[in-house]
This record gives sequence, structure tokens and C-alpha cells, in this order.
Amino acid sequence: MVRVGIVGGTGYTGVELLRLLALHKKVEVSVVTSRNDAGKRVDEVYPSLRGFIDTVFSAPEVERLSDCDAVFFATPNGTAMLMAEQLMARGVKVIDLSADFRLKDPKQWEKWYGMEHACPDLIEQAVYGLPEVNREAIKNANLIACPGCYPTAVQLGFLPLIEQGLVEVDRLVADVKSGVSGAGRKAQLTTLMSEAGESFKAYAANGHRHLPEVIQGLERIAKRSVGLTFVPHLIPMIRGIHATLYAPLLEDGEAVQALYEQRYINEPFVDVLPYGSHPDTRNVRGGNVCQIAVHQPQGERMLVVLSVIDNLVKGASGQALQNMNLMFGFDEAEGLRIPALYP
Ligand SMILES: NC(=O)C1=CN([C@@H]2O[C@H](COP(=O)(O)OP(=O)(O)OC[C@H]3O[C@@H](n4cnc5c(N)ncnc54)[C@H](OP(=O)(O)O)[C@@H]3O)[C@@H](O)[C@H]2O)C=CC1
Ligand SMILES: CC(=O)N[C@@H](CCC(=O)OP(=O)(O)O)C(=O)O
Repeated sequence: MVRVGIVGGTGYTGVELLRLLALHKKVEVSVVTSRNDAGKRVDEVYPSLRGFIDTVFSAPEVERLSDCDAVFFATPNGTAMLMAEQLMARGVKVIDLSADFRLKDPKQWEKWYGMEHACPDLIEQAVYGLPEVNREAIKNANLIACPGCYPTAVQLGFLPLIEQGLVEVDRLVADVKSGVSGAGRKAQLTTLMSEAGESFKAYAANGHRHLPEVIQGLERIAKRSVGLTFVPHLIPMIRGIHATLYAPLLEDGEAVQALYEQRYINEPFVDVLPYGSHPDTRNVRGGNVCQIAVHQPQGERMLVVLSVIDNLVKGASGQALQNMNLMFGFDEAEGLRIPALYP
């Protein structure tokens, strides 16, 4: 049994990890932290976990977490970087769901995240946890930087085109919508039902902090500079991300559907739908899958790729668990074979 800890067990991604880990055959959840709920039973705070998780929230202390084989950080940005080094020095593998280790350039990280990085030397060791790109490196990693929710949907959508050099990479567009759970559980005016319901808006159109993360990922594949316009929107639903991606083709798009099917044929969590489909976020809600559909409207040289995920599963906790499975040599899909909830 692998003993795992979760720092930030009361947030949306922390609770989602608990839901998934409850069904994992090779994991024992030994530490779950919350500063506000320390001392309370997990299933008292989250009755949905009654009968599944038999533990009590504790304070986030390195000493206690050091007994774990792996620790997930489901915490706000700027938290994992304060504890990761000490845990790793004690042989604990760290899987960070936040952005602390995603950007390779600490100066760029400091610019977008508005704080000084506490351990820039560790960034180099971190492996970006997108299994469809980095599977072999993830298997040997001690520190995983799990991708953001928007970057997961956008990168998986563009990936086959960029690998094959089929599109103009300096004119990519990602128009992306997220449900409100993407903003986390902490009270926020913008995500209250009376603020987000019955309305729909873009935000951070001038530059969202996921922009440099997506560009870094795509440039690594393209092996050249990439230009991307990325506009996120808040949509009045709880879970789900829908990315509409636009990519100008360099040649005719005849073989593109076959390219996507071939690229993802062995990927357990990327599902390429029949050509011209319209993926629906409800069909991935609760599941660890990214559903993708390709369109070439009117045969023009502009490809439209639709990519949907559940932000809390393939966009966060499910992907984090997929990474953990790879790190410990388990079946990659252990604990993750879950069909979406419908309706
Ligand atoms: N929500 C989403 O869809 C996605 C989120 N992420 C990232 O995952 C991380 C967690 O997100 P989410 O679950 O939504 O966040 P929440 O705000 O819902 O939860 C945050 C959790 O962290 C704990 N926490 C807060 N501050 C600290 C601290 N300084 N030290 C230790 N624990 C702390 C909180 O509990 P307490 O205060 O009681 O300690 C709480 O359990 C974030 O970095 C987010 O950007 C990534 C992909 C998708
Ligand atoms: C709807 C919504 O507010 N979404 C969040 C993205 C959440 C996330 O996953 O961001 P990090 O992991 O990079 O912090 C946002 O735009 O800030």
C-alpha cells in the first residue's frame, strides 16, 4: 500500500482527490490537512465520504506528512513551494496541483503569479504532469507539476496538429469556457450563484496566467515560438471546461481526423469523437477523460477543434492521480475508470 497525504483536503480538488482515492486499491489515505477544520472527521465535513474515508483533518505539518510515500498539494499557489523541498529531502514524492512548479522560468512565474518563488532551484527537477506528452519522465519523477485546467484542455486539443507541423503556430486561438468550481471553494463574489447565474462573461482577455503555461507546453512540442490568443470565460455551471480552438492549416485538412485518432489511439483518457461531433461537458462530468472533436468548416483552411474536460478531474485531481499511478508503477487507470455522470 502506498501511503498518501493531501494538503488542502477541504478544497474542491482536495475533496475530489479523496473521492477518487477512496476507490483506489493500492492507496491508503493517511494524512489529510486543513487549517480551518483540523480535528474534525473528514466525513463530518464531507458526508459524501461517509463509509469511504476514515480519518481526521490535521494541520499541514511537514513532520506528519513525512511518513507518507506521496503528498498531493491541493492548495493555493505559493503553498507547495514552501514545503516541497523538506518533504522531498525525506524521500516523499510531491504531486503539486497548483502552479508553483509549472513554469520553467522563475522570473516569468514571479511576473504572472505576483510573488517571489521560494525555491527556484527545484523548478528544474519538476516534471510537467501531462501524461500524453511526458509519460516516461513522469514515471521517474519525484516532483510533478500538474497542469492547470485550461492548459490541459487546450494542449490536448492542439497537440497532434503541432507535433505534425500542420498549422500556423503563430496564429492560434483558444476561446475557453470554465464552470465556477474552477475558481476554488474559497468564497468569491464572482462565483456566487447570484453573480454568475443567468450571465456569461469573458475575463482576463488581456492575459491570463495560464497563457505562459500553454505557450511553454506548445513551444516544447513545436520547437519554435508559438503565438496564442487565449480568452477564458466564466460560465454558469459547476464543473466543466469547453475549449474551442482555432488553428490555420498550412495544407488541406483531409487527414486530420485520422491523425487525431492515431495520435490518441493508445491514450486511456483522450477520446476522439467522430468527425464533426459536438462534445458536451456533461459527457465528461466526473470522469477523467478529455473528449475531442475536429471540424473543418466549409472545407476552409481553418481547423476548429473542440475539447472538453471536467476541470476537477482530468483538469486537476484525476490527472494528479494518473500521474501518481505512473510514478508508483501502477496501472495508469487504477481508480480512474469512472464513466461520466449523466444527466
Ligand atoms: N478548481 C479547479 O478546477 C482547479 C484547481 N487547480 C489548482 O489546485 C489548487 C487547489 O484548488 P482548489 O481545490 O480549487 O482550491 P480551494 O480554494 O477550493 O481549496 C484550497 C485548499 O487549500 C487549503 N489551504 C489554503 N491555504 C493554505 C495554506 N497556506 N497552507 C495549507 N493549506 C492551505 C484550504 O484549507 P484550509 O484553509 O482549511 O487549510 C483548502 O483545503 C489551486 O492551486 C488551483 O489553482 C488546478 C486545476 C483545476
Ligand atoms: C473559473 C476560474 O476562475 N478558473 C481559474 C483557473 C483555475 C486554475 O486551475 O488555476 P491555477 O491552477 O493555475 O491556479 C482562474 O481563471 O483563475
